[in-house]
Amino acid sequence: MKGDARSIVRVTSIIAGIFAAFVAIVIPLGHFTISYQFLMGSLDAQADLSSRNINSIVHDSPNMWQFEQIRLIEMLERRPLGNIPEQRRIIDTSGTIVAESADRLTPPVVAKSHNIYDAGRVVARVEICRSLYPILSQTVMLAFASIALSIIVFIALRTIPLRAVRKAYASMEESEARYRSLYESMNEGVALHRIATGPGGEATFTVIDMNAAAELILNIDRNSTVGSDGAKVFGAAIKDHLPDILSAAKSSGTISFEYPMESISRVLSIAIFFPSPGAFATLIEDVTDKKRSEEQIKRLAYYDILTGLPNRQLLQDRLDQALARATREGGKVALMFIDLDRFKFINDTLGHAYGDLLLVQVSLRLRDCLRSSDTIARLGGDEFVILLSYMGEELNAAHVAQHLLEQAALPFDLGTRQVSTSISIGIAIFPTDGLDGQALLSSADMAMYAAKERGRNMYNFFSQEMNVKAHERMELETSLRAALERDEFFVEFQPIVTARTCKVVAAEALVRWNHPEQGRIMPDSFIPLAEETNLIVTLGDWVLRTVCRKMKQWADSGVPPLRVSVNVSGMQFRQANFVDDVAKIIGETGVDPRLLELELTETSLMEHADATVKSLFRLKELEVGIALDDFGSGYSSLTYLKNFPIDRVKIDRSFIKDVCETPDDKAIVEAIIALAMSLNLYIIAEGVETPEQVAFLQARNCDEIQGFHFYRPLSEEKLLELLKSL
Ligand SMILES: Nc1nc2c(ncn2[C@@H]2O[C@@H]3COP(=O)(O)O[C@H]4[C@@H](O)[C@H](n5cnc6c(=O)[nH]c(N)nc65)O[C@@H]4COP(=O)(O)O[C@H]3[C@H]2O)c(=O)[nH]1
Repeated sequence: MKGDARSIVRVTSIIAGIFAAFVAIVIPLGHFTISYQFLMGSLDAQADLSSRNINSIVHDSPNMWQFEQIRLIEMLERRPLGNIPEQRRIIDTSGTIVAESADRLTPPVVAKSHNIYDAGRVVARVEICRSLYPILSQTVMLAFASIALSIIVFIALRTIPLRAVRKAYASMEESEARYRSLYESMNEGVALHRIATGPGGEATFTVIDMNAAAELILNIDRNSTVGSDGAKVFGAAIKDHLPDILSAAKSSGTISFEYPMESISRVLSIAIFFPSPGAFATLIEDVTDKKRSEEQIKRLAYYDILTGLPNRQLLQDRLDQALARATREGGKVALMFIDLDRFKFINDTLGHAYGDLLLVQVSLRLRDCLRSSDTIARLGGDEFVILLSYMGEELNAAHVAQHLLEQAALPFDLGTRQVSTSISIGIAIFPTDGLDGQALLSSADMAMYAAKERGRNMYNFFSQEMNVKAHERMELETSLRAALERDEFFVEFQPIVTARTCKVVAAEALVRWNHPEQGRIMPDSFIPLAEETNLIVTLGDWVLRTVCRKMKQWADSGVPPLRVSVNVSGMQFRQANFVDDVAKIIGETGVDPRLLELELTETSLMEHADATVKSLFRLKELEVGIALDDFGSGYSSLTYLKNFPIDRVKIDRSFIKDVCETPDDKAIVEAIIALAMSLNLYIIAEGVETPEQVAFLQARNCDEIQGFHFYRPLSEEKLLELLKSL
């Protein structure tokens, strides 16, 4: 740019100089020439005129005219331009001055002459002289003025265009500076390249400029890079695309691509465009973080955060692909639904942190049992799904399942604790057990439930009967909901007697369902489902309210006071407002709370022990009795037993069943009775069916007995009749 400016200055100066010189020379020269010619013309004309006048004198006296001095001089002095100094004279042929006017002239002098004739013969000539001095002095004056004018012309012609050029350059520089500051402050890197031809005729490119962002992104120094081969700077990033770049250059199109540049451990987004012929610009953006967040989003969308395994979404994709492939190639696909046995209990007793740790370890161990082509996904909670493609034989799936069971049963080291668990596996095979992913998944789920029902820690293949059973379950759930609305439930009461006197002292309220088609349905068939579907909360509330209302009616009608126990499900007990609901029911029905006893299972009390203690104490404040149901069947904890405000423990009927035959059961029952007595708790034995069992319990000082040996569950009327007959 500076070189261009210098040449513009030079050319402009030369042109201005030429013009100035022209003005300085041409004006005085022109003046002189014109004045001179005018002078000479005028002298010539006057000489001619004078010669003609003198001719008449010569003609009048051809021999004596030379002596007519006065007339001649007078004639010479007759001038049209009287005030201009002139010298006029008549010179005869011998060169003698015949007559002469008197003016003296300042040299230089110019003259013009004309002949004087006598009868066609030249006898003399008239010569008129004038000084050139006035013209010369005018010319000199004019030359000075012209020089002054030429200086002005030179200045004008040089300065005005140069000022415009300078202004244009200044605004160009300003705009360039603006663009450069923009260019330098861009977050995107920009590099400019010139396309060249290498020694072998191949296309190469040279870096001609780059901005600060490009330096930073590419981790290079621009000073040492500018002018070097672009392939060395950008590696294969641009070189690989050079043919495309060259063809795009012809059409002035743009090219963009992403390139993972390993040398700087960054992913670059590169856009190439063509600002001028033979050159191209590279717009470089560091998209490493963007790529990382995209990966992260993808991971969140398709992978489980805790275990890093594929989630339901990704499983669905892989399942669809596997099924499509199996359909095309006639292969099989096995889908395993896996659930950790008693995970909830582990989670609740050890805490969620350990629960999470266990899930991670289980996922790692299960994954280690699989081939890389298999997929293991976590659906959530403790549910995993394994997808095995191309199962030649179902036996293969059984082998894998067996291996998984064995591995999952080995203890897990959770840092400060060792935990043992097991898994239950349901297996569904494509195409026999389901034609799409959803169907296969629900078949595998049913098979897994069947494995759990069979006693956990085992695998189970799906069968059509399970489908039927599941269908029945669904129907049961629907009708269970309807039953609550249609008031199809009723309560029976099983009397409880004292072991010593066999006198009825209490009764247990047991719910039944009067199904419109199936008739009486016992609680074992619907309570588990009601617990799974949360319906137990409404049902339990109904039972408690019904029992309390009846007890109040009995009391009002003079029936002797009878303690009645009501079963409370774990889920019902865990409701935040359970104690408030009990208080409300007691308040609303007006029942004597001292006659009401709530039966809670060991397991439901063990979960969330802290909250349990609080609720139990609040129940005790209501003066409600608390019994521990099915005692001995769960994970009994003596600490809890000691800390919980319990009134009674009920020995599980599974121990009573063979108490007289099996020494183990006998020992357990004796231990439970001894323990309860030492803790000052009343003991009820349930499921007592034989006189031997009664005798055994009486001998061990058991407090109360409940069982078919004395009474089966009775309708309300029968119970009232019984009470009246006592
Ligand atoms: N074989 C045999 N069985 C005996 C004998 N004596 C009593 N039983 C049965 O043992 C069960 C005692 O109730 P549970 O252990 O609380 O076990 C109850 C309880 O866990 C649950 N249940 C019943 N009603 C309710 C209720 O209103 N709410 C809740 N949450 N659960 C209930 O259903 C379970 C089963 O109730 P039921 O079928 O009425 O069965 C009753 C009763 O009929 C005996 O000598 N031999």
